[in-house]
Amino acid sequence: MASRKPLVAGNWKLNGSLELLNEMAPELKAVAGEDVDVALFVPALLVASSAQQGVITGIQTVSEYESGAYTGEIQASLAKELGASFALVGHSERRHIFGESNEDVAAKFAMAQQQGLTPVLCVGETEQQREQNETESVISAQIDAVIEKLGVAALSQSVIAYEPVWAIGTGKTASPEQAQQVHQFIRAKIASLDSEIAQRLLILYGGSVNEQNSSDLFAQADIDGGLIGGASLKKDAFISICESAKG
Ligand SMILES: O=C[C@H](O)COP(=O)(O)O
Repeated sequence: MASRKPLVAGNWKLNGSLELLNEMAPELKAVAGEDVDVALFVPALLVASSAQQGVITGIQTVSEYESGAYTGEIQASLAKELGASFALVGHSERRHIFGESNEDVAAKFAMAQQQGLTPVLCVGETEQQREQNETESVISAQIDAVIEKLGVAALSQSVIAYEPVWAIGTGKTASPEQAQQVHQFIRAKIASLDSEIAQRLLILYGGSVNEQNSSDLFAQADIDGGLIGGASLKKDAFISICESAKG
């Protein structure tokens, strides 16, 4: 079985500051190492500063367009040039607030990869979809849009983040068992197409992860780290979450 190095990534969303970045960067580099990778998805305007300070850096979204007359869009190639390694695609806030469809997300995934960024594909169901037993079909459709566009091989250079929408920023974390069940489903789904890709694929959990619940979540067989929102803005909490991902 392939061993997977855990990844803990902070997603600052539309929060944070240069001051906070300067304060956190040295500590994040110190906690990262052989046992865990630590990354920060900072607001786009902080990507260069974050990367220059040696933090593994991601951009929170990219345009599906390579370049041209698209005012306000974020160019994947420029994020890469400024030092980003990862790009979030399909975060539920992009899907639900900004109306991104599965096809839009697949196009952004493709552009990120084309420009040398590793896409982190966010998937997850709403509370209503969970109650209607649609969790697996919703997540399947979100992943299938990428597979249909690019083939399963594209997933070998990507990360998946399972983030139940009902757990994001609500304080209602999925239990370790609930999360593991979905992670296992995702890995098995991909294994049915390519078992090696599935074994190597990092699948992160996100949704109200904090320093109290992270160890139990990360101890699950198919949970390879986390995508952390609110708690990634608090230095001590985030460092402690990163520590808890170390085997
Ligand atoms: O990308 C991160 C997630 O949306 C989780 O956010 P949260 O940890 O504040 O619930």
